Amino acid sequence: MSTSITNSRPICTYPIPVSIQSKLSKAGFLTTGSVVNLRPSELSSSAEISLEDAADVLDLVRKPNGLFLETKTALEILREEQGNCPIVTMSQNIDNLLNGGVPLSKVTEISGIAGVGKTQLCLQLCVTVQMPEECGGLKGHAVFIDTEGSFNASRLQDMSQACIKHCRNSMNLAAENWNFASITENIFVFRCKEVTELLSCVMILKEFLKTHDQVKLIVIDSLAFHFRHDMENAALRSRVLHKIAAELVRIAVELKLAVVVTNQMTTKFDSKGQGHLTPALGTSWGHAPTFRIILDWDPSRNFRWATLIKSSSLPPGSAPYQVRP
Ligand SMILES: Nc1ncnc2c1ncn2[C@@H]1O[C@H](COP(=O)(O)OP(=O)(O)OP(=O)(O)O)[C@@H](O)[C@H]1O
Repeated sequence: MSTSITNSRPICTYPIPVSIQSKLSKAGFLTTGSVVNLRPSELSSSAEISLEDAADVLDLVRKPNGLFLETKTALEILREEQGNCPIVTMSQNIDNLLNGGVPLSKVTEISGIAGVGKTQLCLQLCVTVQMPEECGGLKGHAVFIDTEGSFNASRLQDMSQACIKHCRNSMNLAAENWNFASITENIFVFRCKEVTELLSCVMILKEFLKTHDQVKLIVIDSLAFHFRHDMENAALRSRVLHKIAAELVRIAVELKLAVVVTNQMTTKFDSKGQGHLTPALGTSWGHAPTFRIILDWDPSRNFRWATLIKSSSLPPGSAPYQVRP
């Protein structure tokens, strides 16, 4: 494609948020050529947009392959989806609910009240994603982004030992093929103590994954934690959350890996003033995950169940599960 055609491409044909598009247009930036040679600081002050937004716009218009949105045929997508084995959870019921397990190329949200078992499920997935292929695993690695200090290495050890035992017993897997040392070496833990650390961690993930291409699972436990505690400015909160959501979806789709985020519950009041527990982070965030699961727990009966509340391909449903020693 010639430079003159590229430079004359209207800015409005790029996937840039409408609010920024309108400021660019008001400031006279109508084509690629009008912005492509500017510095972020120049674009930011001329168009009265933030430095961060200016940098995003310039990244987009300078991308050699980002000029037009990528297309694939439905057949290609179907073949890709059929070739992707999901990550088993070690709960037959939850796997059935999800048609085999947690899918690759998608963002899956797990919500629930404190103590219901969200972290347990995430740790379990960090182990099962590593199971050898002959045991139904992906032989992949995992990234665990810990915002609450919930990552628990000794619990991981228990789960790993149980999973290794299961593979050896059921598949006659040789001991040297898979062991606890290799499991722990292949889980990369990031500890994010505040929302800015979480944002920068998510934004550098793609770079990290270039040198860790066996990663098949990214966990954020929990996504909600810092947003509920650190951020009172609602507009800023929603912008940062939107940026994280967009990056997570991009990573899941482009790198064909599973992204799992946990979310907390909040009380929402209906028109009659009755309170209902619902996943936190608002309706806008709710569009980002392809699958949304709520974990519930009745401690008096020690009964736990998982409910699939959103999926573009599976019917809603509920299934009991257990957290075992
Ligand atoms: N070794 C274990 N054996 C059996 N059950 C366990 C074991 N360790 C933790 N649990 C159970 O797991 C539950 C805690 O799960 P988890 O830490 O995943 O909760 P959570 O949903 O992530 O909570 P939070 O939102 O507070 O982080 C508790 O009910 C606890 O009894």
